[in-house]
Amino acid sequence: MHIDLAIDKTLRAGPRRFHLQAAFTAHSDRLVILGPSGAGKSLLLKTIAGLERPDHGHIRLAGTTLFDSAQRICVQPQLRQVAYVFQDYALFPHLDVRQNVGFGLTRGWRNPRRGVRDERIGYWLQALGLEHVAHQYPHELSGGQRQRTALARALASEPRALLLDEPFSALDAGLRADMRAELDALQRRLQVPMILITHDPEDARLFGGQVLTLRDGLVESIT
Ligand SMILES: Nc1ncnc2c1ncn2[C@@H]1O[C@H](COP(=O)(O)OP(=O)(O)OP(=O)(O)O)[C@@H](O)[C@H]1O
Repeated sequence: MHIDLAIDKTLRAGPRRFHLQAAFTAHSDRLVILGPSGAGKSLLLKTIAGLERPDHGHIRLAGTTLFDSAQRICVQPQLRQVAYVFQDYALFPHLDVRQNVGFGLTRGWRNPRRGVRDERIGYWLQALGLEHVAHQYPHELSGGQRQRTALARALASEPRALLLDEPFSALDAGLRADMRAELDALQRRLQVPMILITHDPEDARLFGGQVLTLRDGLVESIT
């Protein structure tokens, strides 16, 4: 997946100011955004998803312009066909696993019914090994199951890219290694481009692909 991005974005909170000034091109189906806490990693990922709007610049993904201040283009998040998996997974607590995954298929904000039948839900439950917990609620799941539910929900929307904000941060060391391997296998199997945030160089090394290093809102390197 080709990504061409050059953006500026300033955030202000009282007297504090944070300036993200990022420009890079990448072509891998696996891009890791690496950097210390506060480097601007989430902000960068959110601008790609359309959850934050840059002040200036452009973002092009696989040949499609998602944002271009000069051309006054800013595609709405729901039309970008990118799925964003939040650090805390942001599952709906009042929906069971099946309904959470079904939410990825629905347009608009209506909750899927509890017994909703859609073979695509079954497909994603099976693909992520969630069939046996399909009727459990998020608080009844392990960390790994929660993450798989979030991934299934994201993938059900058939995005052209999956954006993952610190997918391993909530997991303990053992599970972290398992989930790295699972994500690796999932990417290979589905060939879905992934952009993944981490502050752990080990994640970047093991996940492979290109690595973009951010520091203080600036691109330090891309390899
Ligand atoms: N709404 C906001 N207003 C002002 N500053 C903000 C706002 N949101 C984030 N920031 C600041 O922007 C900077 C970048 O935040 P961001 O969440 O992108 O960092 P990060 O690299 O993802 O960090 P972490 O690894 O800790 O999640 C931080 O210094 C943060 O304090």
